[in-house]
Amino acid sequence: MTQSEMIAKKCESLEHHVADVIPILVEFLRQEVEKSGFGRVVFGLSGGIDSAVVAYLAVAAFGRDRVHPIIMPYKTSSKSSVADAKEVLAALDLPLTMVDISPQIDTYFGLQEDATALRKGNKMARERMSIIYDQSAKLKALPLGTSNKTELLLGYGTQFGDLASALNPIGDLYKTQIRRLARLLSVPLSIIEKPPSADLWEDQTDESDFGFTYEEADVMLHMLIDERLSPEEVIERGFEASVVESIMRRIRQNQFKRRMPIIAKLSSRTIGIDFRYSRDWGM
Ligand SMILES: Nc1ncnc2c1ncn2[C@@H]1O[C@H](COP(=O)(O)OP(=O)(O)OC[C@H]2O[C@@H]([n+]3cccc(C(=O)O)c3)[C@H](O)[C@@H]2O)[C@@H](O)[C@H]1O
Ligand SMILES: Nc1ncnc2c1ncn2[C@@H]1O[C@H](COP(=O)(O)OP(=O)(O)OP(=O)(O)O)[C@@H](O)[C@H]1O
Ligand SMILES: [Mg+2]
Repeated sequence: MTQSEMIAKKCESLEHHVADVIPILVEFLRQEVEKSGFGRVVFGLSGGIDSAVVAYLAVAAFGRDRVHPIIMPYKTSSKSSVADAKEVLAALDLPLTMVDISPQIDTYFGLQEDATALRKGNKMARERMSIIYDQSAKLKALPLGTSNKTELLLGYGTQFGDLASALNPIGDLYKTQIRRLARLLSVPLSIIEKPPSADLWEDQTDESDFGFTYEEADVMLHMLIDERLSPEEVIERGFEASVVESIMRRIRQNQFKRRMPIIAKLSSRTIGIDFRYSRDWGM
């Protein structure tokens, strides 16, 4: 079997696992929001597939009156992204809330003239997080995360930006599984089929940033993380060494984004080290 045949076959099997997840994710949202004492949810709606899927799940869990998506374009954001986000609102009969983040981003970078596109993009992601958390306090709505398992493992997101949330219904699903889920939820096809993009600068796409496709990433991540194969075993099975190594490098380099800040241990009960289980806070 060629590498592309192996990838297609494994992707098909990954997608099969999504068949029954909708009721599980809807129940997860209901239970966790209730436990937190909130009755509403808030999140950024970009026009991309991940936040669209979260919007559909949230409406299934809470109904349209308790779901608060916010569209937050920067002046260089793709116009079609905003149009796609509005299409989700129309399909779910949700009201439009739009906050243009250009003024505050431009004010800050007016004083930081040499800033790279990456610095600007990370600041935009953190600005959106800051707005979501402010709206959370205003609306008494819990912030939902929209990062999928592929992004979380590869560290493809801004720490304390788009990676920040209270609850994430899709963080254990790979991108190829999100596509299947989106079809099951009847997300508009144009959103499912367009190339994924962080849209932090013009013409950015996830797959050109990675240098490999989501199908390749998901199949190799599944073998490395879920099946717990070593990189050497994955390469022995016929997968390209340079891609396996690049994926491993990203997993390693970005572990800091998947954990709490490290606290210097001085006592016998250090938060994050010895204080980690629900019994520790009396539950
Ligand atoms: N070992 C370590 N332990 C703790 N913190 C560490 C650290 N190494 C760096 N840091 C800190 O983290 C910073 C780097 O991480 P971070 O600021 O998150 O940003 P960074 O990893 O440099 O870049 C974010 C990446 O995610 C992509 N992205 C961002 C936002 C949204 C999306 C999307 O798909 O929508 C994608 C973006 O295109 C870029 O490739 C450093 O500047 C430093 O402050
Ligand atoms: N213009 C925007 N308005 C509102 N939220 C945004 C905007 N851009 C990014 N976000 C938030 O940041 C998250 C991360 O973006 P990301 O690109 O990973 O997801 P997506 O756009 O939903 O899907 P895709 O990865 O397919 O583009 C989005 O899901 C959304 O919550
Ligand atoms: Mg996007």
